[in-house]
Amino acid sequence: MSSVAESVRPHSRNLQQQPCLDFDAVHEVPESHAWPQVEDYPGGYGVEEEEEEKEDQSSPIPVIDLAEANAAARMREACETWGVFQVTNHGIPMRLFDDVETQARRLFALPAQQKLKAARSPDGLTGYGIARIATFFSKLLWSEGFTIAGSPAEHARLLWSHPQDYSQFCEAMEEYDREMKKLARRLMWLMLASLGITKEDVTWAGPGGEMDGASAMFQLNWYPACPNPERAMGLAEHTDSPLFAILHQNTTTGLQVLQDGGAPAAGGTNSNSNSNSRWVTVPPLPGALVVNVGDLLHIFTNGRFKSVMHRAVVNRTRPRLSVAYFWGPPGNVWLSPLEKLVGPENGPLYPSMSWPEYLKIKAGEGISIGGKGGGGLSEEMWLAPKG
Ligand SMILES: O=C(O)CCC(=O)C(=O)O
Ligand SMILES: [Fe+2]
Repeated sequence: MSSVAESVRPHSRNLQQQPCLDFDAVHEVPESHAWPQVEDYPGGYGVEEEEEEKEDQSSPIPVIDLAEANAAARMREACETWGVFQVTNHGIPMRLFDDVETQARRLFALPAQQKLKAARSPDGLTGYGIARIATFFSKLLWSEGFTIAGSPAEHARLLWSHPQDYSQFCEAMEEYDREMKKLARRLMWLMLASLGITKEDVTWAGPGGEMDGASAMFQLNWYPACPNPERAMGLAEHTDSPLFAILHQNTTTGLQVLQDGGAPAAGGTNSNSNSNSRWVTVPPLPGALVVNVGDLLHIFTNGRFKSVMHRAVVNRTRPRLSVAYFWGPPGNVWLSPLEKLVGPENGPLYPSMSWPEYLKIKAGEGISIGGKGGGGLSEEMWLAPKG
């Protein structure tokens, strides 16, 4: 795969040392944030809203109505070919997306110095900061974020001193967390059932499949409008690590997934000149949620479901918000393909490993899977069969 990201990789740096750009104050993309020309930038998107709507209708990414009788079968097909789909009829009220957006906008509109009071600590998981994957690239990203696991109260109190100000933020985020947990459980069992996996087959899910110890966290991603969006990158290409991510995006386009040679033809041209892959836009559909297959689901399904490479590009006139809810097994679970999906004809594609071992591999710290070490968040290491 050839991509913009490859030319600014690999590079490792201390996240905490990164300068925090005051995006609203800059009128051109500074050298520190200037990426090579972004290939497959969505044509016309967001520049004129009408064009955006036109493009929506022709998107090849499956949209699955959860009330459909064959929803699970359609999910399987989507996960096998694309590693991504959109869901509708999921039961999360539009009002909650609006509340979360209102609160996220309040947060990101605060002065930089105020936001930095709630900065993620060097070894911490939650709080305000730049994307974790930024450490792998020499160019900076056109985005900022806020990570929440459980209640965001500890950090929210640092952002707003008045209880009324932080409690409305916390209430919206806590409600989102509760709703997403329910939806994540439902989606997980639908996806696994589509492969013939039952609750009994997943030992770590508990007797009734409750997944009480599941790892869950979510990330508010804010992408300010950018004077030269084709030379900036909101969130560089990566795969998500957990089982899957449920993504809400506001009305501004930005999410793109990599279609490799194996996925079905979807029309349009391939501007990615060195390979057959191209970036396909996942259009924002009002009320729909995007589900991205992550690395662990790829491993558990023994490669049947594809961990989707994706990125977020930015827009010239409109800021963009996305909320990514990450869902994974408990942290002490041993990662290996589910027994039912391994047989004499299809041996395990991946060795058994612990979460920390997996993360070490993903960070490219010297262990090579399929002969491709280093470079970190690359798809190659997950595609090469093992053993
Ligand atoms: O903003 C988006 O659409 C993508 C967000 C994402 O991929 C992430 O937070 O991991
Ligand atoms: Fe992601």
